[in-house]
This record gives sequence, structure tokens and C-alpha cells, in this order.
Amino acid sequence: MKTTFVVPDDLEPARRADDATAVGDVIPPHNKRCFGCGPDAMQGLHLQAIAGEGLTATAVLEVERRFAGGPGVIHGGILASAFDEMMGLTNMLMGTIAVTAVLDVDYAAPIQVGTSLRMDARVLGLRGRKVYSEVVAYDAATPGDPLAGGHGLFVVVDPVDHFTRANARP
Ligand SMILES: CCCCCCCCCCCC(=O)SCCNC(=O)CCNC(=O)[C@H](O)C(C)(C)COP(=O)(O)OP(=O)(O)OC[C@H]1O[C@@H](n2cnc3c(N)ncnc32)[C@H](O)[C@@H]1OP(=O)(O)O
Repeated sequence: MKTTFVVPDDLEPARRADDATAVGDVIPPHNKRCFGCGPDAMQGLHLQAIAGEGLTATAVLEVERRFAGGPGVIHGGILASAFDEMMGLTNMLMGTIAVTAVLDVDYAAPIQVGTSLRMDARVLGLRGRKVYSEVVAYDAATPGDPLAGGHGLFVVVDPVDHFTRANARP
């Protein structure tokens, strides 16, 4: 895997919230209409991320034909959306809300329509309000080398303040 995304080597450790989703349970959608995780988003990805130990989560995206970009392969933007969502949901295990400031995707190999794409995400650490996270994707049927990977820099926000201001913009 190749990436130019720089993860600081002096991150502060991140901590799982006491009331975080239990290991093995689905992290609840943060918004029913979210394109990534919302059950009411008709055209969405409907990701269900299972909380793992610590600050980790796993989900499987069935790469449906509607997710195609090039013939027979996943659209890069769909993969980026899935990665963004996976890291965003995993971050929620800290009990905070963090929005994406930077998203970096390494498209290591084409991902065919019909693939069951397993995505493993984890929080790497903090620097003040900044949360560094990563995700790695594999073919669930034939695990081997990663097909893609991603990193995100997220910023912790007060959700009421953030989304009130975001929606007030003319
Ligand atoms: C109700 C339930 C809902 C639940 C909602 C759950 C969402 C999960 C869904 C998945 C996530 C998404 O898709 S979220 C949607 C996509 N993202 C967005 O819409 C975010 C739009 N951008 C923004 O609102 C803003 O730029 C923020 C919040 C990211 C940052 O603004 P701010 O709050 O004023 O903070 P600011 O001081 O600028 O930055 C804080 C620190 O981050 C650094 N920083 C900020 N941006 C960058 C950047 N692009 N590249 C490098 N570093 C950056 C700054 O240098 C600073 O570092 P230092 O000086 O401290 O060192």
C-alpha cells in the first residue's frame, strides 16, 4: 500500500467511551438518512459496522452493480464514501462526534462488482481535537493483500453547534 498521508508519530492515545457500543454489536446509525449508514437512505450504502475491541470496527460492503464506476468495478467515490463512513462510525466509539477534514484513499487494486468487501477501521490516536483514523479493505471471500486502504483526519465538534451552523448557511 502506498500513501502520502502523514500520521504524526506522537499521537495521544484515544479511549473507548464507557457507554460505547458493545463489542459484537452494530454501531447505531448517526442519522437515518445518512448515505453511508442510514437505513432510510434509499440509494445509500446501508453500512452496518460491528464494534470490535478498543476503537475498531468491521463491516462488509456488498459491491452491487449500482456502485460501479468503470465497467465491472467499484466507483472510486463510492469506496471513498464507505471509508469515510467506516472511520466516522468507528470514531463514535470514543463518545464524541468528529467530522472529516481530510480523507485519503489508496486504490491499490480494482475492486470488482460482486465482491464482498470487508473493511476494518480503527482510531489511531488524537492530537487535540484532531482524530487520526485508518481503514483497510479486503476481499472477504479470499483474504490476502489489501485491495484498498484509507486514512482520515477528523475534527471533534459540538454536533448541535456544528450542524445548526451548517444548516443556517444561505
Ligand atoms: C448529531 C449526530 C451527528 C453525527 C455525525 C457523524 C458524522 C460521521 C460521518 C462521517 C464523517 C463525515 O462525512 S463528516 C462530513 C464531511 N465533513 C465536513 O462537512 C466538515 C467541513 N469542515 C468543517 O466544518 C471545518 O473545517 C472543521 C470542523 C473540519 C474544522 O473547523 P474548526 O472547528 O473551525 O477547526 P479548526 O480550528 O479549523 O481546525 C482544528 C484543527 O484541525 C486542523 N485542520 C482542520 N482542517 C484541516 C485540513 N483540511 N487539513 C489539515 N488540518 C486541518 C487545524 O489545523 C486545527 O489543528 P490544530 O491547530 O489544532 O493543530
